[in-house]
Amino acid sequence: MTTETLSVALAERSYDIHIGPGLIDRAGTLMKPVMNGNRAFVVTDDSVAPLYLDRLLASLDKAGIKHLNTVLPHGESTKDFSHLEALVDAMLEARCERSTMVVALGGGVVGDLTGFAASILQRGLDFVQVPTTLLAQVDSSVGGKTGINTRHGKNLVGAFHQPRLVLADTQALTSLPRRQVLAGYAEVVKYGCIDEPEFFAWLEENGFHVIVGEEKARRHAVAVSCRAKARIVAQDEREGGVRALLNLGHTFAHALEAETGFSDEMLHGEAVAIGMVMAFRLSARLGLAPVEDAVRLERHLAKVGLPTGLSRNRVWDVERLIHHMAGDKKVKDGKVTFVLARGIGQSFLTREVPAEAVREMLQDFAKV
Ligand SMILES: NC(=O)c1ccc[n+]([C@@H]2O[C@H](COP(=O)([O-])OP(=O)(O)OC[C@H]3O[C@@H](n4cnc5c(N)ncnc54)[C@H](O)[C@@H]3O)[C@@H](O)[C@H]2O)c1
Ligand SMILES: O=C(O)C(=O)C[C@@H](O)[C@H](O)[C@H](O)COP(=O)(O)O
Ligand SMILES: [Zn+2]
Repeated sequence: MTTETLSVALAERSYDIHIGPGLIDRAGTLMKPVMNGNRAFVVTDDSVAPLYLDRLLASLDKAGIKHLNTVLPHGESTKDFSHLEALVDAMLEARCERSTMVVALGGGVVGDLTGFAASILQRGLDFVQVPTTLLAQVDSSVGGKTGINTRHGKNLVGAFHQPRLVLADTQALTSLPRRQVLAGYAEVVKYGCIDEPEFFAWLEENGFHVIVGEEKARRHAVAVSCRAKARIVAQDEREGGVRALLNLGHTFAHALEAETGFSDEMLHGEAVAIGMVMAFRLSARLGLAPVEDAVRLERHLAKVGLPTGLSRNRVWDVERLIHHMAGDKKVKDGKVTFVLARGIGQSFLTREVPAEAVREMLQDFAKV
């Protein structure tokens, strides 16, 4: 089976993304050329470890790379200060050196936390992403955003720290529960909505194959997504401008995640699906996008089984959601920067959004 290789063009921080089946077994050989020493420290979680850790370690052995590892509890609540401290401690205990290659084996939680730990340990260790969720393969493993959540909000402490290599083993996705596949699929749809309307149309036709696990469709979706993200990151690594488009739906999503306590009540990808519907509904309400495009997005997300509205199992406090949004990283001079759209594939940034329109849109969603 074929492997596709893309590149993230960032001058001296450039790196390759390999996409295809069986890459975990080749990790050691692929990592060797980007390593300064002969040691690796592998970080994973307790759901991924029984599935893929031994295979990864065997590939390091085969390449003659010495290694130690640590296993974290799975789930979004691991992406916090206490687990960061425990991880940094484990890395120091293991006598990680500046030349030790840190390896993040897992989903976005392991990737974000491990990347951040690597960025601060001894002022910066190199790291490799081995993403094992669809979300991590199409989004979080690429682009160098690392960090943790705090009680003040999502991803509010972190660093830009690019990996040296990304190995997206599409075979690893076969063990992923459907709910997690769908959460990752929301970020795939995001690229279509940002500036690739033909990809959105492809997903309307083929999204089902991506979700049920057809290897060729999955590989295509991962490759198109990584290419889209790499193109934007190469233009604007530290989010001075255009990179904020990758935040489509996220200002709302992060507020929803904060409100649900960064728990599995609402996964990041599920929040992004709802957040994108909110962004399109708001765009339509402001007369910027045709209502038909908001409906089209909602219809596709609902058809594959993603949430498009707020659960009736809790009471949503709109003022609290607005309060969370006010802490967004895209706030400038006290004004939230929104990612809105003129239609599918035509997203843009604006800070000229009347507060009342946002409030009314959220009230519509919160209605019982
Ligand atoms: N840095 C970025 O650019 C970026 C982009 C998007 C999302 N994120 C972050 O990523 C996180 C979400 O990542 P996620 O959706 O991967 O969640 P996750 O890391 O929590 O993984 C989801 C679950 O799947 C399990 N799992 C992972 N791989 C598996 C496999 N192959 N088979 C079976 N189970 C497996 C994990 O143990 C976990 O329980 C959020 O914190 C989000 O903020 C970051
Ligand atoms: O890489 C980016 O840039 C993104 O915005 C990707 C998002 O999917 C991801 O969830 C990111 O962590 C959100 O960015 P943040 O800066 O708002 O934390
Ligand atoms: Zn995201």
